Amino acid sequence: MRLLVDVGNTALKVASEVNNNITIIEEGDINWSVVKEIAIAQVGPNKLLENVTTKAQQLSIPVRQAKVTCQLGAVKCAYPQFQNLGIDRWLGVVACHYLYPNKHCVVVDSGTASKVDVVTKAGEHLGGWILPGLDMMIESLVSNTQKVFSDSESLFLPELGRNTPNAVKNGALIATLGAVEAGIAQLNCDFEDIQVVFAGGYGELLQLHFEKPSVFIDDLVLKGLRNWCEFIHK
Ligand SMILES: Nc1ncnc2c1ncn2[C@@H]1O[C@H](COP(=O)(O)OP(=O)(O)O)[C@@H](O)[C@H]1O
Ligand SMILES: CC(C)(COP(=O)(O)O)[C@@H](O)C(=O)NCCC(=O)O
Ligand SMILES: [K+]
Repeated sequence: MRLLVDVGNTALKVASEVNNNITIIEEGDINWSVVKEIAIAQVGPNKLLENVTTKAQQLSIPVRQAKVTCQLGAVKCAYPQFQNLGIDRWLGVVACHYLYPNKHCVVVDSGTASKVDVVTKAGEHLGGWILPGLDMMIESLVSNTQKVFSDSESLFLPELGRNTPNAVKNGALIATLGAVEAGIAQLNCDFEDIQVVFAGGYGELLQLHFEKPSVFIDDLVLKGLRNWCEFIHK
C-alpha cells in the first residue's frame, strides 16, 4: 500500500492507495504493517507530519516529497519560477487535467486559503489566484474592526446579508464564488468546454452554492499526488 499525505496549513489529509484506488483514512487508522512507501504533498507546517515521519523512520519506509516541476506529463506550469507554486495547487491542476482531458478546468481548492487555478484542455496551466480562506476572511474582518462580528450559527448564503454575521459570512462566500466566475471568464470560451472542480474543506459548501454545473472532489490533491507518483516512477 502507498500512503498519500496532503499537508495543508490547517489539516493533514491521509489516504491509502492500493491498485490505483485511493481511500481517505484517519491518520490513526493507518495500517503501518502494509505501508510500502509514503508520498507527501506539503505546503503546511512540519508539525502536522511529525507522527508520519517518525513512524516512517522507525519502520524504514521510503518517503517521497512531491515537488513542482515546469512540466508533469502534459501539464505545463504557468509560473516561470515553478518552484514557488504551491504543490497542492500543482497537484490539483494535474489531477483535473487527467480527470477531464477534453475540458479546460477551473480548479478551486478552498481551505486555509482559497486557490483558483485555470488549466486548458491542452494542459497549459494559465495561472491562478490566492485568496484568504473563508475563515481567514471572517477572522481578519472581526479582529481588525470595532463593530463587525460573526457567529457560528449563521449560514453562508449567496444572498445579501441583513445582519452583521450574514453580511460577513455571505460576503466571504460571494467573494470566493466571484473569483470562480472570474476564472471561468479568463478562458473566454463556451461553458460547455469548461469543467469547474471544487476541493478542500470549504469546497463542498462552495460547490453547493455555485450556480453553474460543477463537481466537488474531496481527494483532488491526493489524486494529483497519485499522478505524480506514476510519472516520477516511470
Ligand atoms: N466539512 C469540513 N471539513 C474540514 N474543513 C472544513 C469543513 N468545512 C469548512 N472547513 C474549513 O476548511 C479549512 C480546512 O480545509 P482544508 O482544505 O483541509 O485546509 P488546508 O488544506 O488549508 O489545511 C478550515 O478553515 C475549516 O474551517
Ligand atoms: C496558498 C497556499 C498556502 C494554500 O495552502 P492551503 O490553503 O492548502 O493551506 C499554498 O498553495 C502555497 O503555499 N502556495 C505557495 C504560493 C503560490 O502558490 O504562489
Ligand atoms: K490544501
